[in-house]
Amino acid sequence: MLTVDNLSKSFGKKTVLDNISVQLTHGVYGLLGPNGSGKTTFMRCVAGIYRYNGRIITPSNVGYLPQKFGAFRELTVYEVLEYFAELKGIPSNRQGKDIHDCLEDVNLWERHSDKVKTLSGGMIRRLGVAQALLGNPELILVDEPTAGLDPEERLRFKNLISQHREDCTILISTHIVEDVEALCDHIIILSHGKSICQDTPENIRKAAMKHVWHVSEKRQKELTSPYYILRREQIDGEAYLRVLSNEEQPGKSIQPTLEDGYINMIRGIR
Ligand SMILES: Nc1ncnc2c1ncn2[C@@H]1O[C@H](COP(=O)(O)OP(=O)(O)OP(=O)(O)O)[C@@H](O)[C@H]1O
Repeated sequence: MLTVDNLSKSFGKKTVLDNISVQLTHGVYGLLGPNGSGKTTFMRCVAGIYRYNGRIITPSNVGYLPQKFGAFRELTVYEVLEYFAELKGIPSNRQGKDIHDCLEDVNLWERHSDKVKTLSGGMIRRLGVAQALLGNPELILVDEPTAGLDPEERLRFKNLISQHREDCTILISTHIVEDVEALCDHIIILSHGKSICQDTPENIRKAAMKHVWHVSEKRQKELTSPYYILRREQIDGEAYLRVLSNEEQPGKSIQPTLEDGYINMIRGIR
């Protein structure tokens, strides 16, 4: 369980996090927001890396995957995890098994004696996931964990997170709405350093009901402002615009996806 009360963080005069309060119990939480909205800064405050104003109560046992994980190039995969096992205070008689199991979980055991510098970018990401999960922490913070992973490894990551969801709190920052949809029970949306929404994926999707329209591209000139074109879509050989708007548009109102709901929140068209 994680409690954050009125968290604020500034760099010089720039306020990057503005009075954020959240309470997370067990399960998987998605942290969404545009570039620069404050997701990484939020994670770093919770992980205890930054000084901040406000109150954060975290368990003593935290796993953190930073957005950029790539140090220790001269160590082997196994040695990296040994180092983290020491930092986390895992008893030496348990380290061998825990490290083996974590590397199996992320499909890296075969490379355990290879130096980090010989791994691909996706493998280093997976090593980062392994160190975050090592020691079964109560709180797991993962910053863009699936960036750079191929589809099979993304699926493996999602299954791995699902296995841990019952016994801990997991906060995932990502831009991949599909991963959020597959994994998260709750979503926190940050915009300009503020928490603008904390809700379930289903409620975020539903909030965009009657705001998403299919408009034939031929009728683009008839669109009523304000509107936002989400994308162009081809249906039965005809080009349509997928349009977000709270105004009646010259087309059909359609079922929103979670991505539509997210953009609806971010753009404030409600
Ligand atoms: N060490 C720092 N010094 C000064 N400004 C910083 C620092 N770290 C982050 N910022 C600023 O804080 C804001 C939030 O950055 P942050 O990395 O938390 O956003 P983000 O939501 O994680 O973005 P992205 O999706 O691009 O990873 C940005 O305007 C960024 O320039």
